[in-house]
Amino acid sequence: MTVTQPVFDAIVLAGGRARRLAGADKPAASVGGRRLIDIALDAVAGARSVVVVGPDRRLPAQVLTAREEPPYSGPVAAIAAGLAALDAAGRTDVPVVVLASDLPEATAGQVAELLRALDEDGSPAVFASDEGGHAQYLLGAWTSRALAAVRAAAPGASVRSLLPAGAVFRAIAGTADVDTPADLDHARRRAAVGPDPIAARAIVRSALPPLPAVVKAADHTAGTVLAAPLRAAEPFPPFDASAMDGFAVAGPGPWRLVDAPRAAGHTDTAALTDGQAARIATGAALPTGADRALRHEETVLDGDRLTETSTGRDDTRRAGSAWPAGAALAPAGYDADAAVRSVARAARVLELTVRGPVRARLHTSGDEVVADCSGAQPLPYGTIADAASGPVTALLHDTGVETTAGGHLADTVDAFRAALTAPADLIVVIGATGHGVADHLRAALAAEDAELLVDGIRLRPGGSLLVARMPSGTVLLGLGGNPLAAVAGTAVLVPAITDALLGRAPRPPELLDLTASDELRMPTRWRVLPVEPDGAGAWVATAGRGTGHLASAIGHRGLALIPPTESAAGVQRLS
Ligand SMILES: Nc1nc2c(c(=O)[nH]1)N[C@H]1C(S)=C(S)[C@@H](COP(=O)(O)OP(=O)(O)OC[C@H]3O[C@@H](n4cnc5c(N)ncnc54)[C@H](O)[C@@H]3O)O[C@H]1N2
Ligand code: MOO
Repeated sequence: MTVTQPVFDAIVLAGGRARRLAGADKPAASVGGRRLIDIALDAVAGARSVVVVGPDRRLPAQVLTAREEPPYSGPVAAIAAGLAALDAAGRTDVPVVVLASDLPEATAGQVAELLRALDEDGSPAVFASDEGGHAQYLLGAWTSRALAAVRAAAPGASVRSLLPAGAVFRAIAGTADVDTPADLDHARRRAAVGPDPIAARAIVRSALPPLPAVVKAADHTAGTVLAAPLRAAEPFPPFDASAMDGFAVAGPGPWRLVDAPRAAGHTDTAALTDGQAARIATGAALPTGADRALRHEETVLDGDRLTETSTGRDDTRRAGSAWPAGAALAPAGYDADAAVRSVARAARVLELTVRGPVRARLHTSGDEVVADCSGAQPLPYGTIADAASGPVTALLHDTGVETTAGGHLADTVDAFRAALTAPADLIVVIGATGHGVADHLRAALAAEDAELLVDGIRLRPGGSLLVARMPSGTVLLGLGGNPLAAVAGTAVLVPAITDALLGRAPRPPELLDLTASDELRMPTRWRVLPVEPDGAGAWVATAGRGTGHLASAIGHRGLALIPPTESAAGVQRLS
């Protein structure tokens, strides 16, 4: 966990009789090669102190242990026993994460999100809820104030009955628990194919630290995110200006029109005295002595005598009326986009503190792929043209990533190692993510001591992707070589990678109304398909014609991420 997060303690509930699992020791059951208890402990690895409540079992030495009294008397008694152990260790002053050890997809990212929400909302407790809105009370972060009720509770009370007023629920992916043998099977099958795209994004967001903040000329911040708020150097407007073509007037009317018209951008006209008016253009500074501006539509000019037809109308845009000097105009975490650059100019802010842009290098790979095939000569038998780097480059560019072509990698470990160690914020490799004889990316990652963050996701196509972090901090995204797979992987994960690297504030997904989406869903996998508006507010998706080419994307304006039938989540627009 490299992102700073608040200090917290944790209570892991590892008792319970697992009646529906025929009394098996549920926390000792393994999913994806880890015991459920270890999955829970990994999720709270960032805690100051951890108490495991339950029967004796093999645990890391630094973990405190406790047992509820009497044994098997339920989660409230178990949480109370955990609290007593924390109290005895003098740990009473920070939030406590309480989680069950039957959550096969629990991650440090989920815990970080709960703590972040607790901190942001100032609520007494934050709990996870699944995509269907069902609360998961045994994955929550509690303030010490909220835990007072648990300490005082009757044994046998439900956790739910002890929820503090103002408790918040946060939709978090991957919070299903394991109660039955079927749940365990399901969890094991899911673990074998990796996390779903939403969980993979959460892993990436919580594991990748932001790039360092830099100061840049405000006009040259395309692809960057504010690392400090944009504050006005000057008020806006900077002077009292007429907002309309009309007259500047001094004192009460009627007025006598003087021949001193005030054009925008000029300030060389004489001052007005009470009873005088002068023509003024939109955007011109009010002349000295004028009180206000009036649009000509609401005046009558009779000879040189001016009267108003409305009462007291003021068409002056007053200095500082949009913002005063020093005003916060955009918070850190927002894109330094064209609107931010425009406001920075208006507020006379010449430099911005930002992160980014993300600098990526894109490589193709595979000895059968011919990267430079622009000539007319026939390709040798057994080789094909690179058809993936073009659309991947375009998507990276749309996501604000500055991309350079890194060239083609021969199918040797050394070629991959050289590519992985050359400097970049992000290295994207198309192909070689598999376990085949010609796939050397994994061997190169292992040789360079990379940390594998994501190894395959539940996505079709594109699920064979990899995300890793090199010891240098460079992020590696390995994409399935088929062009549609490479595009799908890019569209699903690159925004999460750039969010993390740029410290971008989380944004809600853009949801699509997809016609007949059920037919296009798979039972457990998420899909990426090309989509096009139907002209009546909804979108239609086109099922693939294989992933080896992009023919199904022709004539489509976007790509959509379509959840599996098992999921209540909505269809997200990706590009
Ligand atoms: N035993 C298994 N084999 C494969 C599986 C599997 O689950 N079990 N999954 C298949 C799928 S789906 C994909 S996608 C690929 C992913 O593997 P790699 O990332 O190692 O990709 P490659 O083997 O290098 O290439 C796959 C395919 O794409 C063609 N390709 C590669 N680069 C380009 C390019 N720049 N332009 C056009 N086409 C490209 C390449 O020739 C291969 O045909 O693994 C499958 N195998
Ligand atoms: O997942 Mo492959 O990534 O379907 O073409």
